[in-house]
Amino acid sequence: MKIALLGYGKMGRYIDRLATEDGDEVVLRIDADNRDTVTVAQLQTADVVIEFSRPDAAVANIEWVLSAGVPVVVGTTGWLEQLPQLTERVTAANGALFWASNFSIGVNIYFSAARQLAAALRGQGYTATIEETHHTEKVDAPSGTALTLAEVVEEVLGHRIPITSHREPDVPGTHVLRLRSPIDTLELAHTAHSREGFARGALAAARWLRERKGVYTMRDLLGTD
Ligand SMILES: NC(=O)C1=CN([C@@H]2O[C@H](COP(=O)(O)OP(=O)(O)OC[C@H]3O[C@@H](n4cnc5c(N)ncnc54)[C@H](OP(=O)(O)O)[C@@H]3O)[C@@H](O)[C@H]2O)C=CC1
Ligand SMILES: O=C(O)C1=N[C@H](C(=O)O)C[C@H](O)C1
Repeated sequence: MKIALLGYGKMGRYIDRLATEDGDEVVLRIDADNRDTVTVAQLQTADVVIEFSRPDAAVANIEWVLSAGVPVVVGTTGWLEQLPQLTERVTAANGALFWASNFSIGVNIYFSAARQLAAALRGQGYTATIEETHHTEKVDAPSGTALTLAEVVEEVLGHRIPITSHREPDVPGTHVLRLRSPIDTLELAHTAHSREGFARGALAAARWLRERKGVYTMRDLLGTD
């Protein structure tokens, strides 16, 4: 698979290393410095673009890749309120977009477990809260994963879930869901030990998306609820 990396920071570099080990070819490495020099024709040399940049750059980047007619896998967080317009754009262009606030298999199973736990406790007097911790270079808060987790649990419990964000050096990503009643507290946590799960998931999504059209996320790839 020929891959263009759009965003070449912590995630772009990690994916580059794993892709090369897997026998894929990285044909373009794009960051803020060279973004304006890359042409649509160059983008079209890739089978798929993997986008991990910045919240304020993601939408323009996605539109750019769609205009080139190349499938795009997006890991950047902090732009999801614009997913409805982008979905229309993908449909109109007969394009392919795969997005996920978190590409790791563990987190996506964690979302299912959170849904089940919340459903089991519904009506029993429990109130949910979420806490997330990430490295200090992270520019968005709350994390995309915490927002997805909140959405999953809010669908079940029907009340808004407060999220607390912490920033500490070198933390790849930790999320804790707490369900508290006057009697006891249940906690469901996911701790990433490195960025490997995110990078492997993004590469799996790229392979899966190559021959498809439409808008997809990890539920489609993994078949989770
Ligand atoms: N979905 C998931 O599983 C995961 C999502 N993320 C998300 O991915 C995003 C990136 O994370 P991370 O790699 O850690 O961030 P970094 O800050 O390490 O890297 C960001 C990269 O984007 C580049 N960039 C900035 N502006 C543009 C632009 N307009 N076009 C192209 N590239 C640009 C930067 O270039 P320069 O260095 O020149 O400024 C840099 O190479 C974040 O939103 C983060 O939350 C992170 C991990 C997992
Ligand atoms: O910025 C990060 O690093 C991460 N961002 C994603 C998020 O906002 O949830 C995924 C992961 O937690 C790491």
